[in-house]
Amino acid sequence: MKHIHVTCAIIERDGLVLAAQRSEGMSMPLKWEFPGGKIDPGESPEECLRRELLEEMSIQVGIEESLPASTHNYQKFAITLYPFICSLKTEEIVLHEHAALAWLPAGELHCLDWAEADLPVVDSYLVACGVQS
Ligand SMILES: Nc1nc2c([nH]c(=O)n2[C@@H]2O[C@H](COP(=O)(O)OP(=O)(O)OP(=O)(O)O)[C@@H](O)[C@H]2O)c(=O)[nH]1
Repeated sequence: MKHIHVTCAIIERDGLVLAAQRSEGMSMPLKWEFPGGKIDPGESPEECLRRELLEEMSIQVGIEESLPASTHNYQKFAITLYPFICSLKTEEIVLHEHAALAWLPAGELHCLDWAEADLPVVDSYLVACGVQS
C-alpha cells in the first residue's frame, strides 16, 4: 500500500486555531484538515510546511513546536502526519485550494468533520495545550 508523509500546521492566533476545509474537487471532499501537504524528496518537514502554506494560502508562519508524528491507514493508502504548532506571521489569508477556513477555540475542534487521520492529531494538540478532549 502507498504510504505518504504529510506535514500539517496547527496555526494559532488570538487564542483560536485554524482549520481548513477541503474543496469538492479534492480527494476527501469537504473534510476538515490542518493546512500542509506531502513532503517532497530531499525536503525537511519544516521546509515542506513553509512551501505548502505559501502555495495553499499565501501565508508565512513561525514554527513553534512539533507534535508526535501520527500514522493512519486509509483504505487505499497509509499516511504519516507530522504536525507543527505555528504562529501566523501574515495578516491576510488567500485560499488557493480550500473551500473554507474556520478559526475555533481548541475545545471546539471536535465539532468539525475531520479527515480521519487528523483525529489523533487533534487529540495530541488538546493534550499539549491543556484542553480536555
Ligand atoms: N494537508 C493535509 N493533508 C491531509 C491531512 N489529513 C489527511 O488525511 N491528509 C491527506 O494527505 C494528503 C495530502 O496531500 P496534499 O495536500 O499534498 O495534496 P492533495 O490534497 O492535492 O492530495 P491528492 O494527492 O489526494 O490530490 C491528502 O490525501 C489529504 O487528504 C491534513 O491534516 N493536512
